[in-house]
Amino acid sequence: MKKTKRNIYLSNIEVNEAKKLFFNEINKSIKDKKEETVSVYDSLNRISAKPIFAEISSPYFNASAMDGIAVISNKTYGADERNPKRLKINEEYIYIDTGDPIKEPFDAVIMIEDVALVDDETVEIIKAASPWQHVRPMGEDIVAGEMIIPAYHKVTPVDIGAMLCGGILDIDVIKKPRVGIIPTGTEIIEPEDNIEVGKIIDSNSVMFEAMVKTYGGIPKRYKPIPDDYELIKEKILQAVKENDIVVVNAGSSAGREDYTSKIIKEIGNLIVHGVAVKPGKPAILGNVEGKPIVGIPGYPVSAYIVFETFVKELIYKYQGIKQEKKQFIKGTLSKRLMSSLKHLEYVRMKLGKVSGKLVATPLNRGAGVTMSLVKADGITKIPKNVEGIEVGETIEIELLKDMESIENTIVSIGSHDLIMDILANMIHERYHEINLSSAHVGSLGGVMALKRGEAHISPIHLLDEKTGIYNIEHLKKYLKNKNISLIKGVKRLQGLMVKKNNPKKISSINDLEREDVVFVNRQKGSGTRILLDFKLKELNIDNSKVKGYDREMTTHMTVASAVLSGTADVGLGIQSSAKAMGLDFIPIGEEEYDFAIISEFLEDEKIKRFIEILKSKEFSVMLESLGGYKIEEPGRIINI
Ligand SMILES: Nc1nc2c(c(=O)[nH]1)N[C@H]1C(S)=C(S)[C@@H](COP(=O)(O)OP(=O)(O)OC[C@H]3O[C@@H](n4cnc5c(N)ncnc54)[C@H](O)[C@@H]3O)O[C@H]1N2
Ligand code: MOO
Repeated sequence: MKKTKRNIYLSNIEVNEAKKLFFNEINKSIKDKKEETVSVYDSLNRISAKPIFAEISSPYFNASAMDGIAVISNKTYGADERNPKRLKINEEYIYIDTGDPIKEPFDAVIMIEDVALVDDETVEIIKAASPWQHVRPMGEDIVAGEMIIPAYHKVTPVDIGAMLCGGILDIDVIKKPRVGIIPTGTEIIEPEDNIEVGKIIDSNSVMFEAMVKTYGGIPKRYKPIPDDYELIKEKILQAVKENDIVVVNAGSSAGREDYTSKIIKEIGNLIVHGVAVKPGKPAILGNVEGKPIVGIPGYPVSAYIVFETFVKELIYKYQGIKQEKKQFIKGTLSKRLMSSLKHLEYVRMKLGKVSGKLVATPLNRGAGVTMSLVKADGITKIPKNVEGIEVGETIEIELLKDMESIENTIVSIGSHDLIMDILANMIHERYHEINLSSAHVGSLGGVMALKRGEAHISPIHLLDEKTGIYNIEHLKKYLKNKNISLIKGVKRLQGLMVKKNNPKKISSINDLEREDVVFVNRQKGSGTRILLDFKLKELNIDNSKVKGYDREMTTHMTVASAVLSGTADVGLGIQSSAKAMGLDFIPIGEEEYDFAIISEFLEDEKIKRFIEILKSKEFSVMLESLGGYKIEEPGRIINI
C-alpha cells in the first residue's frame, strides 16, 4: 500500500507571536504604497493616499446669506425708528435672494422682513446695515489651498460634499487590496450544485468574499479545487499573480490530503503552521513571491476566527488603517466552561440582561457550528493555561451586537421546543425592538437558572410522578422562596420518533429493550428524559437494557436528526420535530409545556408582549399547521 505522508506535528505558537513572525516578514510588501485615482463620486469609504487641498474657495464669491435687499451700508447710516430712511431701487438697493452674488457697489443685505415697501421703487428701513451684514464672504467655508482631508483618511459623505465645493473631482486613494480565495477539497461543491452524502457546500469562501468586502478589499473567489497537490499549487501560483493577498481554505490539518503547508514550503516561505487558538489551531501563515498567504482551517467557525485574526489585519494594514476599537463588557457566566490548557479559546456567547445583571450563556463550542456565530451576541476568550471558568464568575466579553438590542432581549433558559423559534420570530416581527433568546438546558436546568436570577422565563414540562400534575409541583419544590408564576403554554404530543415506514416495526416503549433497536436519549434534567425514565419505571424496564441510553442530545431536533441519519433507530420527542424531519411518530402521551417566571417580570413590557403573542390568533394558526399541539388557555397566569 502506498504510504501517505501527513503533517502530524503542528506548532502551537501563540497568536501574538505568530502575528509578529508573519507581519515582520511581509510588512514590506504591504507598505509599498499602491495608489489609484478615482472620481470623488466613487470615493466613499476609500482611503486617501495624499492630503486633499481645495482648488477653489467656497463660496466662490461673496454671497447673500438671506432673502432681502442688497444695500450700500454707508447709505443706510442714521436710520432708526424715529428717522426711517428711504432707499431708491437700483441706485441704493436691489432685490436679492439667498446665495446670489453681492456685486459692487452693494456691501450688505437687509432681510426682507425688515423692509417696508413704500412703492414699486422705494423701500423704507428703520435700522442701519453694518458693512457685510448677512453676507457670506468668499471662502467662508473653504479657502482655496486649504486642506480638506489628510492622507490615510476614510472618505465620508460630508468629505465628498466638501471636496466638490473645493473644486476637486478626482482623488488619489490607496488601492483596495485584491484578495484571492481558493477553496480546496474534492468534496467541496458550489452552493447551487446538488447536495449528496459526502459533499460539502462551499459556504466558507462566500463568507470570506463578504468579509473582504466589509473590510475594504476586492475579493476574487476561485472555483473549488480538488485535493490534488499539483492543481492546488498551480492555482496558488495563479492567485499570487492576480492578487495582493491569498487565502487557501481547508487542507490545513493532518489529513492525508492536507497539502497547503507543503505547497507553500515548496514555492515560498512557510512562516507558521499551527497556532495556539481554538477553534483555528491548524492555521497556516506564509509568503509566496512576496505576497502574504494564509491557510485557513475548513471548519466554518475556525475559518471565521482565523480570517478575523489574520486576514482582516492584513487587509487593514494594506490600506494603512487601524482596526476599530473593540467594545468589551463584563458579564456573569451562567454555565460552567471547561477549557484546554494548551490554547486560547474563543467561546461564542448569548447575552441578556436580567434584573440589571448581564448574563452570559455559552453557545455550542463545536468548530463546525456556524449557528453559534449567527446567534452570538459576544465572544469571550478563555486564556491559555486556564482550565475553566465556574458558574457565577465574572467574565469579559467582546460585544458583537449593540447593548440596546441585548437589553431588549427576553432571556429564556429551559426546555427546547420548536415553538420557541416561532415565538422568537413572531415577537420580533411584531415588535422589531424585542428579541427572544432561548438556551436549551432542559426543564430542570431552566428552573435552576430562574433560581440564580439568570433568566426571565423558563419553558418547562415536568411531570410530577405522584400527582400526574405538570410543572406546578416542581416549581413549588425547587423555587420555594421565590415569588413564582406559571404562564400557560401548549399541550404537546410526545412519542417515539422512528424512520419513515417504521422499518424496525417499533410500536411502544417496550421495544426499547429489543436487541436490534438502538435508542438516542435526551440529557438529564430534560422533561423528555424524566418522561422516559417514568415510563421505563412504570414498565419495569432496566435502563441498562436500552442500547443508546447513554447517548444524550439536547434538543428534539437533534434526536430526530440522529434517527434520520441512521445513527439511532428511535428517540423520544415531540410530534412537530418528527414531522419537520419526515419521520414516523408513535404517540406516547400528552404533556404540558408552560413558562415558569419570577412574578415581578410579569410587569416587564417585553413579557407583556410575549404573553400577547401567546394569546394571539396567529400563534394558534401556526400551532395548527405544525401538528401535535393543543392549546386551552395560552397566556393564562397561575400564581404559585
Ligand atoms: N488527526 C487530526 N485531525 C484533525 C486535526 C488534528 O490536529 N489532527 N485538526 C482538526 C481541526 S482543529 C480542524 S480546524 C480541522 C481542519 O481541517 P482542514 O483545514 O484540514 O479542512 P478539511 O479537513 O478539508 O475540512 C474540515 C471540515 O471543514 C469543513 N469545510 C471544508 N471546506 C469548507 C468550505 N469551503 N465551506 C464550508 N465548510 C468547509 C467541512 O465540514 C469539512 O469536513 O481538522 C481537524 N482534524
Ligand atoms: O482548531 Mo480547530 O479549528 O479547533 O476546530
